[in-house]
Amino acid sequence: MSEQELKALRVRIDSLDEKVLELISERARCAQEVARVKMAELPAGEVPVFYRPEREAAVLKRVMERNRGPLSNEEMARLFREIMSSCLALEQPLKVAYLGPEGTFTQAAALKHFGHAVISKPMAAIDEVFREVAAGAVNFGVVPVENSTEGAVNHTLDSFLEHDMVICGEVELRIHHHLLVGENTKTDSISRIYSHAQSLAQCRKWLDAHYPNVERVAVASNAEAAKRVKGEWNSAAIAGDMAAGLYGLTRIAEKIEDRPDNSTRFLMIGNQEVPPTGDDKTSIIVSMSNKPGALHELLVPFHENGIDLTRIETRPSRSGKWTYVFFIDFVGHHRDPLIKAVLEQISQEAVALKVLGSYPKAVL
Ligand SMILES: O=C(O)C(=O)C[C@]1(C(=O)O)C=C[C@@H](O)C=C1
Repeated sequence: MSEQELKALRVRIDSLDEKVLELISERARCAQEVARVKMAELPAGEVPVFYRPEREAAVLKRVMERNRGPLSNEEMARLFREIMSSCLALEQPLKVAYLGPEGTFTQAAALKHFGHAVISKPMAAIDEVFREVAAGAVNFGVVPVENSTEGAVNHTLDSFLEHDMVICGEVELRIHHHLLVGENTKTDSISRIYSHAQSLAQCRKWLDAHYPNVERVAVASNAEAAKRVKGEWNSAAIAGDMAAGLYGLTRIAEKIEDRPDNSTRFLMIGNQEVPPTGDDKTSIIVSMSNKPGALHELLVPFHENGIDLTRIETRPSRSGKWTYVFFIDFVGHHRDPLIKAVLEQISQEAVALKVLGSYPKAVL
């Protein structure tokens, strides 16, 4: 390509950028107008709801449907995700608590779902994320709920029993783990590997094969593992890209998770109900009495009505009321007439039934 051609193309890009810039600014001004309308419509004493997950899901889906390339649908949606995040920040800067410290996969999930224009607040434990949301210190919280290799995150399920929370979104993240060292680490004398217990479990076979005699130390999070390694010469950490970048660590082995499809699902929790989008999921907690066939009785109405169950977990109850507790996710919204009827049928047999929330299926 000649210098001349390159110059001409860059002139074209500059002129397109100007148009893109003007269009993004126009869109942002529109979002400011939306905020004005939302506030004007409000009955006295009510707080405006600026964040609308159902609308965001619709915008992203539309972008993906209309995209004609060459950028992939995911890439295009990611760009629009960020534009919407910035537009929303003009209406109301969202505060989001997540399971920290900085650099965790949960932070990555929060940014994937809400975009980067949020004020994110790392919390030391899952329960603290719930408490922060309950106290109204933040608008939303982000917590991990299940991993494709390791199963349920029990702390999260148990926290739902203790707090009244509404699930308003989900996001799935591919989890890639790396073996990381600091600049002072002597890589041939590693005697300790730090990581979160779930991550150590997700890399168990790899560790057995490559570091069979090295002590595995479970710490509160992968980011915490990365932080520790920074100052030590004989240890390594298992963590992801964000933690590696944040603590300036070097990858000595990449993608060491035993299963290549290793992924984690995260939930967005708050106190805002999300209207139906036509492509939703619902999470409920049900407790049944301790008698034979209770689980069967619970599942029959779903089966008979052709409702797609996506997950079921059991947890020991925490109080007398919750004898046996089942966490169930299924396709549909609790306001759909069919789902409503099924939930009514179940509640006749159940000791207790609580809808944790209906929310759009993850788009990104
Ligand atoms: O449509 C709205 O209600 C808006 O506030 C606009 C907008 C957007 O930028 O498209 C911004 C934030 C909401 O979460 C959803 C959409």
